[in-house]
Amino acid sequence: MRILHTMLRVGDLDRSIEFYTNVLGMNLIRRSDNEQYKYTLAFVGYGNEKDGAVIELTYNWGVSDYEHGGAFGHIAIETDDIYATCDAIKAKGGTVTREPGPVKGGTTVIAFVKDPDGYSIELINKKDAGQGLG
Ligand SMILES: C[C@@H](O)C(=O)SC[C@H](NC(=O)CC[C@H](N)C(=O)O)C(=O)NCC(=O)O
Ligand code: NI
Repeated sequence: MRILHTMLRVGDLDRSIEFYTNVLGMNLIRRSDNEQYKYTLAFVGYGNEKDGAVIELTYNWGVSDYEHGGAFGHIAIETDDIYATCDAIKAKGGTVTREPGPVKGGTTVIAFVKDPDGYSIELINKKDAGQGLG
């Protein structure tokens, strides 16, 4: 077994696709409408679904926002250079909510970015990925 995707309900699919592709550098892998149940799916990621986990953006037609509650944490993305990546995200209008630096209580360098719906995306430097707090 393996992790295939994480599904996020979004309020504006084109806004989210723009963010995940143009700001975070992902590819739009596939998009599909479900006319009967009135929703559209868009799969985004850095490779295809056979190579690794992706994000399934789900738009329920006519639903523009959701209660996020306090339980969801984040999706983590590995990056070769977290400082340059955060600069690039800001230059493209993205919101870095936690600047790069060692995780509290550890040495792994992390940062946080908010997506257009307010979901948190964690960035982890490649050299630290898989090291936990380091
Ligand atoms: C393609 C696969 O990865 C899916 O997740 S589609 C599953 C399907 N999704 C939806 O219905 C999304 C819209 C829904 N209103 C929502 O917000 O979750 C699903 O959950 N189907 C239910 C079923 O029993 O088939
Ligand atoms: Ni799914």
